[in-house]
Amino acid sequence: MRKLLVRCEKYCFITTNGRIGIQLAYTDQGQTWQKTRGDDILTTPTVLVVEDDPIMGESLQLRLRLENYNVDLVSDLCAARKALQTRLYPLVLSDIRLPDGDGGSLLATMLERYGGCCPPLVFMTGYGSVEQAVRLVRQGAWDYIQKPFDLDALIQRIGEWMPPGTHDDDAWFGISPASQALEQLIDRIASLDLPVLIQGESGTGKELVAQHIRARMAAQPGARHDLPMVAINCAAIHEGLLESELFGHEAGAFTGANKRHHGVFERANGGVLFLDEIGDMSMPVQAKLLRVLQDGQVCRLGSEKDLHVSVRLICATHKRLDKMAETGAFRRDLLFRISGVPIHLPPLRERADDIAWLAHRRVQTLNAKTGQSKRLDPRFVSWAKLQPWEGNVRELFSALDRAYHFASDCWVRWERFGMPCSNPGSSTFAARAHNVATPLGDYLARAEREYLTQVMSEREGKMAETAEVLGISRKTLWEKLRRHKIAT
Ligand SMILES: Nc1ncnc2c1ncn2[C@@H]1O[C@H](COP(=O)(O)OP(=O)(O)OP(=O)(O)O)[C@@H](O)[C@H]1O
Repeated sequence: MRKLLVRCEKYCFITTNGRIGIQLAYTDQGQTWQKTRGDDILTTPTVLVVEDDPIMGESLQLRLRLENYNVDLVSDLCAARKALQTRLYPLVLSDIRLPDGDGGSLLATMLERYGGCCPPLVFMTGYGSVEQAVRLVRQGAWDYIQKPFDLDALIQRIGEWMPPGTHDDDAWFGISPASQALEQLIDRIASLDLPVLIQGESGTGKELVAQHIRARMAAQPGARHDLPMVAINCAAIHEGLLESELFGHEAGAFTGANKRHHGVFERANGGVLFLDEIGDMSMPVQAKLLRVLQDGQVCRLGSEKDLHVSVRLICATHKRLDKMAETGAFRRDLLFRISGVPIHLPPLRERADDIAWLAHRRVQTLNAKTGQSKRLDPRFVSWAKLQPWEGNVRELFSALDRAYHFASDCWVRWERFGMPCSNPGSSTFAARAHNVATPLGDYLARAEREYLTQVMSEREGKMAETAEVLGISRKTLWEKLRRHKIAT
């Protein structure tokens, strides 16, 4: 065991938002460690630990408490059976050899009690009982961890096996460092009168971010609570009609213009105008938009009267506008004008920490909609972190929705996602690369990434097995995974 706990103290306090908080401090070989938790302590999940070695059991209990879990610690099978009758645990962590039975009996008890909705049962096993643990995993246990294990590693695995705690509920975009930085940035810019340009791959949440900026603006002191936000997708509207949609027209301005039409600038006056897919706007419309932004005046088609408009402009695109500006496909002066605050949304594959959080929130949302209480298979997290998610959060959600509705018991399982990794040899992959005229180097890098992801996923993330299948050393595999930013 790595740490010797010699003293542990616990203090309660009132958090800044008036709820009960807790602080734990323990001294370990002369060094003091502290862990503070706020109001989330009130909804802490309880883990059942079945361990007959008192030192091991107590250190696990202490560490788990420091990590904001409640722990029911029992030392034999009989006590574990009793505990299982009193509550539904989100996780059971058990030694494989117990004084009055073994892991097989515990698994049988749990399967009998819960059937297809058996809570995750993870065995802690010594070298001598690994084979038995593997057999039990085949029979329905979730996983096993080999003793002696590093407590930090165990805590990380528990984070994957269990739904994220409610302390993450303050977040609205994600819990990864990148997402948290984004949330802070949005809080800061809400009060600034600067246009915002949101760039990111399709499905990364650009529109969601625009809606949150509006919500934060509306929450500013003295702001209108019903602050209008008008959104328009520039790629979805025919070039000939886009101008009229943006600036409006008078009756008779062109054939078919039977009555006056107020454009989005007028409709968003005093609020937010969201121009989605601005990278798809033609050069002539770009020129007109620039003039409106410079003058703060809009003129309906067929009219000679300028109208003063004041909007907070938020633009979004999945395209690289800087590259387009270099080739003359996007006006550089317009780019400067719209990018007062540039925001880049990283793709989901680069925000691995967000995947579990988003997935659990989605399952909660679906539960709220359907009145069911399904849970996400904890192994989903390990699987999902290996996927490329080219369609980002939209793709993740649609895969989850499918798995949710197909689940025959209360577990939303990864096997049911039906989203195998793209096969680099498949026509879809080649067609995708061909369609976008990908340079060979990029194509090969992408093929390598997808193949690595596929084999890692098939081998359930086991490095040694993956390296063997690929015919490369573990070191080379490690380097490649790092280069391709594939989470291990
Ligand atoms: N961080 C997030 N949290 C919750 N839902 C998200 C998040 N990011 C994206 N989504 C959801 O994913 C879907 C796609 O998001 P959104 O439309 O905002 O993406 P987008 O980048 O604007 O996509 P596109 O470029 O294709 O228009 C929506 O259902 C949205 O609610």
